[in-house]
Amino acid sequence: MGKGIAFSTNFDLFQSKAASWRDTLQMRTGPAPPHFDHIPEICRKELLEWDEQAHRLGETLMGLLSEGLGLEKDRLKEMSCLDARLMVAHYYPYCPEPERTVGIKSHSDPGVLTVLLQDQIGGLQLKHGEDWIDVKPCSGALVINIGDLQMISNDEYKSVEHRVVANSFREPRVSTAVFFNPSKREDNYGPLPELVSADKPAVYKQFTLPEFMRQFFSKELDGKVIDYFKV
Ligand SMILES: O=C(O)CCC(=O)C(=O)O
Ligand SMILES: [Fe+2]
Repeated sequence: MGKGIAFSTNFDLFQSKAASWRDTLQMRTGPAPPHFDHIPEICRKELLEWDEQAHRLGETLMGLLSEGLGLEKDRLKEMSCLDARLMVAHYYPYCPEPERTVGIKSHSDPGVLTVLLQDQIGGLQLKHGEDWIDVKPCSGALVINIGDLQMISNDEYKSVEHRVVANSFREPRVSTAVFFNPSKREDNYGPLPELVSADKPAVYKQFTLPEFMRQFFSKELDGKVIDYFKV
């Protein structure tokens, strides 16, 4: 990711039980966009346009999330939560033995907020109790995920565990997600002081973003990492 853009597949290949049936183009779009020439020409215009639109939507959503916590509209924005953005474009080819693996394993997104667009093939599921519920494709609709950095809300918002089953259809599945993260890598994050009181003590410790990401990548993609940060 040195140039801000990379093709990848299975970052946890040597830790996981089966390879996920997926390839990914990922691009860091904020705080600084990658060098124009490094973005594949075939989708350059589209990726930059999508980032701009998702950024605008992210700002609206972040304002609503702040207000939902009883905070000023710009509280999360001022913490730089819109600034570090990663866009992924996933390609899930037809899998001839879909019962043997998945497209993407169970996880919750590591950031504050995710704006996701899936195509008509389907396969995205979210965990509700012990059950997996289909997130049925709906033309023109976006899926908005709360990420693990909801820890700053002191559990007022909860990240959602999700996965994508292996694609059993004869045509590829495509999705794209923009993850919003804070950009201040040296700052401490944890439950916001306004959300901590004697009645509601901090559920999580303070941590820096590198500490959080180290934990996220320390194991195979499977379930949530936030328990590690519990007080
Ligand atoms: O492809 C999808 O619908 C979901 C992708 C996803 O969960 C992710 O990139 O974190
Ligand atoms: Fe995800």
